[in-house]
Amino acid sequence: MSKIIYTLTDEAPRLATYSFLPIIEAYAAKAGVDVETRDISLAGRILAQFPDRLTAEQFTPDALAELGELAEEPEGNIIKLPNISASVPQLKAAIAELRSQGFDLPDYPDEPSTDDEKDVRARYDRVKGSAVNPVLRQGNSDRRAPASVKAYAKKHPHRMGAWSSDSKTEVVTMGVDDFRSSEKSTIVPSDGTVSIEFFGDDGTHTVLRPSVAVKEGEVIDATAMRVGPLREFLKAQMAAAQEKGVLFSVHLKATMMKVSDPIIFGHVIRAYFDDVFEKYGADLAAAGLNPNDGLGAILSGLDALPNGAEIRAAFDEGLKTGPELAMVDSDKGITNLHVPSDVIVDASMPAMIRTSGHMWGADGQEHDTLAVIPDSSYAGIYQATIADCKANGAFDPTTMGTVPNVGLMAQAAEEYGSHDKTFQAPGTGEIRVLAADGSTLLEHQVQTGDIWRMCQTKDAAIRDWVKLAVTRARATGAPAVFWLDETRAHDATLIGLVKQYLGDYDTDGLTLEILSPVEAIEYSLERIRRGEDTISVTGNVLRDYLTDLFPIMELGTSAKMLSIVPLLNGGGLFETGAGGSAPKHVQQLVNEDYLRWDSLGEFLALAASFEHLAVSTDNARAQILADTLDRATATFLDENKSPSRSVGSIDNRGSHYYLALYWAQELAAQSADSSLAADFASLAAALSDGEETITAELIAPQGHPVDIGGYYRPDDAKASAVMRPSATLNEALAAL
Ligand SMILES: NC(=O)C1=CN([C@@H]2O[C@H](COP(=O)(O)OP(=O)(O)OC[C@H]3O[C@@H](n4cnc5c(N)ncnc54)[C@H](OP(=O)(O)O)[C@@H]3O)[C@@H](O)[C@H]2O)C=CC1
Ligand SMILES: O=C(O)CCC(=O)C(=O)O
Ligand SMILES: [Mg+2]
Repeated sequence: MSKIIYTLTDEAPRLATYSFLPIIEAYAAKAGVDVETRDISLAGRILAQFPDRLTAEQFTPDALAELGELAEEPEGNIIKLPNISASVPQLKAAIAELRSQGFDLPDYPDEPSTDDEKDVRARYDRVKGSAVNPVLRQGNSDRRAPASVKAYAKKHPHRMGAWSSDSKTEVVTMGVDDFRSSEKSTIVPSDGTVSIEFFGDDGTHTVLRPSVAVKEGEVIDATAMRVGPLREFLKAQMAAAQEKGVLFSVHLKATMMKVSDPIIFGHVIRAYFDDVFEKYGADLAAAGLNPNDGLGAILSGLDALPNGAEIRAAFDEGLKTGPELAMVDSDKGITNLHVPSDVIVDASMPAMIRTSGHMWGADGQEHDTLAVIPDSSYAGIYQATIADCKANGAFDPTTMGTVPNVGLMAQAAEEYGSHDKTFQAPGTGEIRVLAADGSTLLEHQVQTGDIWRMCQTKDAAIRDWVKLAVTRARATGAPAVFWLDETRAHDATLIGLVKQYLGDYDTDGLTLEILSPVEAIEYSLERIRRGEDTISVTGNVLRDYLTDLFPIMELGTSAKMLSIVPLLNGGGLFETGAGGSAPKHVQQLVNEDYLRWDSLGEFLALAASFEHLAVSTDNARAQILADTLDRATATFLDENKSPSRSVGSIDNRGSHYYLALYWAQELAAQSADSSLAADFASLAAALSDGEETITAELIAPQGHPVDIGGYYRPDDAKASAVMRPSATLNEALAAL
């Protein structure tokens, strides 16, 4: 049986699916391929946690758990669209919407005390943050811009803001007392378990995590971010931003690093509003208003406090006297500090670099910024890029080379798997990782509140990653650079393993380097300016950062990336693009019935998925679908049928129509399977003859607000009607 699972997710990609999926289903059916959907949206995942509170009709299966199992099966073939990784404010908003739709969900307990509340909180915590990707990503990642996409970008370059050598924009980072500098690393000698325990100087003993399963040969690391020095660092940078007259901005990953980074975000807010917390901190804490959830959440909770108006005035005063903040939405007064998931480092730093090193100020104008990235593990790559832009000007999309990525991601590798092993030190003392025999594997001195975490990286994942790097280097002839720093504990361990595992392959004629992240980016940037390509072979965090940074510079958006995850057990996970769920695109659709989402990532993923299916199930027609879709996508790029930015021209829906047209034409023209060609000949004719009518039907409704029945859980009938306004197109597809 040939089966592809197409995921239903959130926001813009979910909306795009209402339009694109009917096309995929119709075409795939002709090759005997079933396209099934699974709902892994934030709303769907919330509902799946509460079967006991839903009626029989409301029952929602745990599709994510099912797909997690499928990702470990050889026949797994999953197309994964970007989904919301929810911060607490987003989670609460989704809960409120679902309740308004008649689902009897409990409140999110901020401070759970009873057993019942603790149970509810544990269920919500399972859907919080990056809860999807680590489950499905049972393989390493291969993200790149296909040649056709790169050629398109060179022919139709996006706008790049100019850089000036006197830009005051820079990145600042701690360098001491942070995760990078405190890190310790070791290799586990045999299968078993370890525990994480706190030993207080006062003799107290707390088991933080009784048992973590470990495998022979896996790399484990532990590290700590010292909150005292963090606070001093933040205060100093706020003063520096004010003195230099630049915007203060902070770039974290509070979604994926869902335990550590909201705490750091909370420290930024405390440091910024030092006086307010000094005076009213106890009132805020008593009301459950936690800076880790963002300034917005605090401000919206103030009305319930007797002295709320007074506290609000104090926050306003703080904003007036503090350094000017980078804004997310200057019209609405939303700052960088309002919502922990608004500014996410992987996307925010490249967007800034693309915009001349600017962010937006409260005046709605662009300004230079001090970009604060507290941990020094990876901050240096952005500073190096900025230095390069200051010295050499903006990068030129018409001539620049490309930097694809091979990322160590399988089995929740490295920091991205650390959230269930991240703790705030309950006192002053030591946190130790203990082997089952009681011996200490890793240990850190900690002070109250320090953020301590442990990471795991499985040996099988590392071996597969090295193999994938060699495969890609061989396939492309480009140099492959392992971004590893011998002066960092985890990387030093990995360097030893990489050198050993490279010995298993024929590397004759390949250029394989091991460079620190800063050296590696300097090497890659120098080459990219000469038009040369360099494969980046990185850990999980740099995978995330680089697959936004380079695509955004090269292609204008990471939506245009091919993003393949060859699963360790033989299946395939095909991610669409490398970016997010573009919440602002939903606002535009609701306000003016225009969806700017570019589904190119979906087109690329779909072709790769058909190709995988053709090989794994020996389905010749699936191969024809893959090949013709590839050619149709090339035409799509050539004809420049991506959505434009505003009302009056084709948007996401129109782009799907053109893809369907070119794909049907390719299927009709191929000669490998004449009955398939005959099936598609009449569709191709109908779509081509109907071009004027169809595009008119797609454009006519634009320019007015529409109702899709929900943000987190749209109404299928309403959203489908909005996303499929062309009767002519719908009839042609139905007739296939
Ligand atoms: N794989 C996944 O599931 C991922 C999920 N996320 C989640 O997505 C949400 C939003 O994250 P955020 O960091 O704001 O990143 P987004 O990528 O959603 O938004 C940043 C910007 O990228 C551009 N963009 C992204 N995708 C497309 C596309 N297909 N077509 C056109 N433009 C696109 C737009 O920029 P412009 O205006 O410049 O055109 C958009 O405003 C969060 O919940 C986050 O956790 C984030 C990354 C990956
Ligand atoms: O899972 C997430 O929260 C984001 C993932 C992401 O940004 C990426 O994989 O590039
Ligand atoms: Mg990312």
